[in-house]
Amino acid sequence: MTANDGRDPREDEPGDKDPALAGDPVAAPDDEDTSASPEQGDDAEGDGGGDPDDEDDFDGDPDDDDDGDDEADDADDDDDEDDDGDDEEDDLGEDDVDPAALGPHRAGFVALIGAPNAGKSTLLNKLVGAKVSIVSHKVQTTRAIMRGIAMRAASQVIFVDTPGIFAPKRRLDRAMVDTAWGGAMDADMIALLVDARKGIDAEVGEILDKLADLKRPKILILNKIDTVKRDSLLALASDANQRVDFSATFMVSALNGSGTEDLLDHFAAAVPEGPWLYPEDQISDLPMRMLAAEITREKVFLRLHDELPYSSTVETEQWKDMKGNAARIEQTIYVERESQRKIVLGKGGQTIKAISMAARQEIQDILERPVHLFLFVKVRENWADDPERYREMGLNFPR
Ligand SMILES: Nc1nc2c(ncn2[C@@H]2O[C@H](COP(=O)(O)OP(=O)(O)OP(=O)(O)O)[C@@H](O)[C@H]2O)c(=O)[nH]1
Repeated sequence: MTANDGRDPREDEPGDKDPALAGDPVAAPDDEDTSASPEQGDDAEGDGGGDPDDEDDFDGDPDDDDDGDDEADDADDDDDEDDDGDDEEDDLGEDDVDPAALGPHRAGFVALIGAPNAGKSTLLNKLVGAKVSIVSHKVQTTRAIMRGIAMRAASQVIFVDTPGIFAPKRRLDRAMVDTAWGGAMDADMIALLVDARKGIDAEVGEILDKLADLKRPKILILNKIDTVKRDSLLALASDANQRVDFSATFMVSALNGSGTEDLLDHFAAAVPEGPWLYPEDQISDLPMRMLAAEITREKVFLRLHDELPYSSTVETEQWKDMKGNAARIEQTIYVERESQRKIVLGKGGQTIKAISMAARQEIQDILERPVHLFLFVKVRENWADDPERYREMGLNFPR
C-alpha cells in the first residue's frame, strides 16, 4: 500500500527523550491538557503513575499488546477478524496478471450510501481488502467521506464511503447528511446498501424517495444476508425495485464476504472506460494523519460508546519520523466536558492506556512500521459549532 502518510518534511528530528505513555491524569490538574508528553514521561514512570508496560508500548514490538489485553483490544480483534482477516488474498489475487493484457482501462467512482449501520464501512473494507474505513457497533462512525480503491482486472473502482443518511437534528448531523448526498451526486454510480434484517424502514424509505429522483445509475445491495431467510430477501428486493429503478440488485454479506466478489466484478465492468485515477497499489486517498485519527476515534468508541456522546473527536497534531523507521504520532482526543475527559482517562489512566495500545497496534499494522503514539485529552466546548473543526474532518459547515 502507498498513501500519503502526512509527514511534514519541515518538522524537526525527534529528540532523544523517552516517549511516555498516554494518560497520566494527575500530570496537569488545572490544565485542559492531560496525559502524555515526552517531558512528563520520566515522571509518570517515576511517581508510580506509570506502568511497567509503558516502555513496551513504544518499543515497536507488535506483540506487546498481548499482555495488556482488555475489552478494547478484544473488540478490536474481533472486528479485524471479521473485516479484513483474509481479504487480501481474495482481493489481490489478480496481482500477477498484467492488467494491460485484460483490455482497456476503466476507472470510476461508486458512492456507497445507506442508513447508519447498514454496513457500508464493512463492505468497503471487504471490497478493498484492507481496513480503510473504520467500523464500529455504534452508528455514525463514518463522519467524513473516505475513499477506498479496488483493482479488478483492468478496472479501478474508487469507492466513496459516505456518512450514514438519517434525519438530521443538529448541525453536525446536517453536515454529515449533506456530505453523504454530495458524495452520491459526484459519483459515476450510486450503490444503496440496505440492512436486510431491518428492511425498508422510515429511514430507508426516505433514501429511496430521494434516490428515485436522481438521474444516475443505481444499484441495490441487500446486506447482512447471513442474518435472514431467502424469502424475505426476495420480497425486500422486489419492494425496493418497485420504488427505484435499480439497474441491478445484489445480495451480500459484507461480514463473511458472500456475494462481494460478484459485486466487485459488476462495478469493474460498469465504471467508465478511461485511465486509472490513482496509482495501482494505493488503497486509500485518505491522508494517513486523518486515518490514524479515525483509528483512535474508533478505539475510543469501542471502549466508551455507552458513556461518551459521539461528538468526541480525535485529531493528529504531530507526525515525526524517528530513527529506525519509527513514526512518532501525537493525537488529541477532544471532548466537550470535563466529566467526559475523566471518563476517557479512566481510573489511574487505565482507559486511555488501553485505547492508546489498541490504536497504536492498528496504526502500526497499517503503516507497516513501528509507531510511538502519544494521546492527549482536551476539553473543547462547543466544538460542534466551530467551522474549523468541520473542515478538518472534510465536512462542509452547514449554515
Ligand atoms: N451479521 C452481519 N453484520 C454486519 C454485516 N455487515 C456489517 N455488519 C455489522 O453491522 C455494524 C455496522 O457496520 P458498519 O460497516 O460500521 O456500518 P456503516 O453503514 O458504515 O455505519 P455508519 O458509519 O454508522 O454509517 C457492525 O457491527 C458490522 O459488523 C453483515 O453482512 N452481516
